[in-house]
Amino acid sequence: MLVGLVIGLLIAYYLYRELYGKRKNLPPGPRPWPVVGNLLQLDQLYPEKTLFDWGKKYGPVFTMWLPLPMLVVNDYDLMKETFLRQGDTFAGRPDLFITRALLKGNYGLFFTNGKMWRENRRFSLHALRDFGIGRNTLQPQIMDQALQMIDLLHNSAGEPITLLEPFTFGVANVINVLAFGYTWKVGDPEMLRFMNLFEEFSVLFQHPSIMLLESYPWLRHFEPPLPIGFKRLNEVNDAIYKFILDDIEKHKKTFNENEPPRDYTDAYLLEMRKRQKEGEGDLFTEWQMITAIGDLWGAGFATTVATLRFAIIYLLNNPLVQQKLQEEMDRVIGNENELTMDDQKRLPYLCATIQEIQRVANIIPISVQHTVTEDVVIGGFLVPKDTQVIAQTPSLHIDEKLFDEPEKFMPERFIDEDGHFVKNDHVLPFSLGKRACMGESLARMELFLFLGTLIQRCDFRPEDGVTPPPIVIQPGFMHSPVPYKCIVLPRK
Ligand code: HEM
Repeated sequence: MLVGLVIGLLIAYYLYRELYGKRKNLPPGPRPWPVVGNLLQLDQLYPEKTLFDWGKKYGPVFTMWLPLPMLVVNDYDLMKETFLRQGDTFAGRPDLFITRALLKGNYGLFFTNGKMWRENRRFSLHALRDFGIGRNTLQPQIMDQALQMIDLLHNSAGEPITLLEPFTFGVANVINVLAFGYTWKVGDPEMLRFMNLFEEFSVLFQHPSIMLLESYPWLRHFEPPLPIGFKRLNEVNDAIYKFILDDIEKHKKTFNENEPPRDYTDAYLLEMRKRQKEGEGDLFTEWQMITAIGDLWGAGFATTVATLRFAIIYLLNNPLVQQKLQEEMDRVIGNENELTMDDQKRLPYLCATIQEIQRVANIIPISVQHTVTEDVVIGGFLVPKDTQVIAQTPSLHIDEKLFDEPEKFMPERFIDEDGHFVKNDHVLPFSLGKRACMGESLARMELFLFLGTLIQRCDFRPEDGVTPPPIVIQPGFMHSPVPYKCIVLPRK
């Protein structure tokens, strides 16, 4: 009897704490379920739609539990007031179990914090700029990859193909040339091994059980029998870092600190030596370099490939858009000349199409978590330091108040009466504020040069010539289309 009463009281206390106690000082939001929070209430394919609906119900800032509490800023003006105007306060990253486990602490570029993050981000942006990002000197290397991509596509000789291999090849080589100064040849077994590791990492990392580990890290001790994937995730992660370390070791043998750096690895080695002399060696260590290069790969590879694959599936489903793009390309560039970044002004329809693809594809459906670095008021609520908060930019992309018929793919919405491209402030695929994507300029170069060259030199048709593949999303943290096939014909 007494034991029953005690158990009853414990359960009542647990439910009170889960359902009310933890929430009482935070902005309102959907009621979390015990253990899993709001995880199971999210639309499994389009979680951004659930967040958008919750925003309508609970206001410009609300709390959701995944299963840790996270504040969602769902309104453009509030995003500007917080993430932009108070950039430093909103530039923290959470201290997560999973990153501590995989990165052996908060290292790299993505999940690091404070001085380590600021100095490494600043250094990396400078280094990448020196290698041509945002200055167009990287252009010949991207174009070289674009033309090899076209060869691969033309070699398909009208047979149905998935676009995964050529797109992976081109995008991976651009990152590799920046990080390590060399490119892979088609079919290189080392490249295939690296790409397979990345693919496996992405599948394991996106499994919902990994999210549960965040609140219940002890669950990892029950694998097996629990199918969490944590052990394999660690193995794959170690194999990726080993790969990067091997390249760094090769660099060390040929590195000459009196010569200009050949790539990001050289630049980092140089910076490490400089900082060691200045007594700041702990900010630029070998492990920090490995994890930073891992983050350039992790953040820059799958995102760009997924966007390109979305681009083509949208064109297959909207043949008139493909036709208009080809007409613009033929009129402005012709079919022999190579595209350059300076052509952006002369290709408004291509620019509008890229912006529209990034809006509809919404490839990061739930924005990446930040934390607040001090107590702060958000939308009238006092929020304590270290609370997780996201600027839910994907909600803007599907808001009918900002975009007429947002579910429709219409590049024309970004062309003004005079036929000029209009950059829209509400399309924010790279997020905003101090933590916004570090590779935005590179990604924009790749999307413009790759997609433009694809349009110029290829005609994309449905597999049977008539029925376009349905646009179906693979569930996960990152949207990408499920593999589809199409026919690629050379354009004369
Ligand atoms: C279409 C392609 C891409 C998209 C849509 C994209 C989007 C994003 C987003 C949404 C974030 C999180 C921003 C935040 O936390 O507020 C991010 C961060 C980041 N991205 Fe990208 N990204 C792309 C390509 C790239 C490329 C090509 C690179 C570099 C090679 C890159 C490197 C990074 C890094 C290092 C961060 C972490 C920045 C930090 O925490 O300071 N991204 N990206």
